[in-house]
Amino acid sequence: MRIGLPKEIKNHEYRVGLTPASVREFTSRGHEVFVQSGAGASIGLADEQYAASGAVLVKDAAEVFAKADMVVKVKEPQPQECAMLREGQILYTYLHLAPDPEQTAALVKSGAICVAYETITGPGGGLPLLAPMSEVAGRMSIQAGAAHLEKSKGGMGVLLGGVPGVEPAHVLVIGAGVVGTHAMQMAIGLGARVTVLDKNVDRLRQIDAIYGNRVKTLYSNAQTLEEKVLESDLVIGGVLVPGAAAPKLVTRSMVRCMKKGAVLVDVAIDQGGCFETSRATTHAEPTYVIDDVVHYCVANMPGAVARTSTFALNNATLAHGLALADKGWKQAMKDNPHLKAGLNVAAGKVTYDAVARDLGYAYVPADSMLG
Ligand SMILES: NC(=O)C1=CN([C@@H]2O[C@H](COP(=O)(O)OP(=O)(O)OC[C@H]3O[C@@H](n4cnc5c(N)ncnc54)[C@H](O)[C@@H]3O)[C@@H](O)[C@H]2O)C=CC1
Ligand SMILES: CC(=O)C(=O)O
Ligand SMILES: [Mg+2]
Repeated sequence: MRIGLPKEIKNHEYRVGLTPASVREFTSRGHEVFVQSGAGASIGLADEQYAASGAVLVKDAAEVFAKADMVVKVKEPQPQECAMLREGQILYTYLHLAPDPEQTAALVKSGAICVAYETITGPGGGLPLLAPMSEVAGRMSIQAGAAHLEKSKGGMGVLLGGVPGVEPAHVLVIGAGVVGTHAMQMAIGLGARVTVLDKNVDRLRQIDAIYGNRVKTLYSNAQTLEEKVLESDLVIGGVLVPGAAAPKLVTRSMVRCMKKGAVLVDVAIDQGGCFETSRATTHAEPTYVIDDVVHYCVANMPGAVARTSTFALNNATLAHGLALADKGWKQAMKDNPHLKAGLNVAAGKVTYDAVARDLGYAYVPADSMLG
């Protein structure tokens, strides 16, 4: 198969879909890989390394898209990339379609086969191609939150861990999944007072068993959520209903009653966000303020630590990428229901039920597309 690797074009996005080592896995199995010149240069992955792995360097994204049977990316395709997709071409990347009607319409129109990293499931449960980026974003959320609590960044001027004789900050983590656990670990490490909310009591049990009284676990309902949001200095949003738009758990009226200079980090923004007041921001302009509360809603947080993130992402995406290339998408998905769960749009149909429901498309099960 002919594999294409374009350079990412989202704001401050320096990750790359394939490392030279991943390219070597494809070329050693007889696949051709076309890499846009400079695709990984800014994170130390030079064109020469790609060439040494057997890739053919091409000058621009248009050539990559034109040559490839499968395009491998990191972030959802931007409008100019959607316009280059063609019928039957495989797109293997994050998509986050439920909160993004424009991108969904463009992918449907393209006729391409669009496989979303974030809905591929794993034999042990969970979302193994989302997990590494959730680990990164969860950890980063506390760094970002701590920085924005500083006065010069609009925050209330509180040090997360306090100092001897002075109270630490209150950190609330909503969602005790991968993002939540990694956020919690960092907040505990910095000495904050940490509360974590989830609807999954088993998950809270596991956290309690590991972290004991270093973290307070609470079942998430509207009342508890409101009480905790109002007493917190930093709130991390890390909930997920796989494939679907995030539930708006923190309302505008709660935000209005929060402490002045408190900080919200809505990691779930890529699925539309779990705060009613959230809108996606970029690394160039990561925050805005509503009712004296700083909102940090960057939809590609791992892009800021692109080298770490690229290697972590490739570790998780490579095996399914190779299966798609070796077998073609239909056979690879017939052989592996976890990969099939990644099919969101195929040949003009929406094949993921939560996306179809949230955006008002007819749902066409992936099985019916596999022949
Ligand atoms: N902004 C960014 O750069 C990034 C964003 N993300 C996003 O972060 C979000 C979380 O991802 P993961 O932690 O991997 O998901 P996960 O599936 O591991 O965890 C989500 C947790 O949310 C809980 N949850 C669902 N509904 C809830 C509710 N109403 N109240 C309380 N808890 C609820 C679930 O029980 C689960 O424990 C996703 O939207 C993901 O796409 C992930 C990586 C980077
Ligand atoms: C998961 C995601 O949205 C990201 O890594 O950018
Ligand atoms: Mg988007």
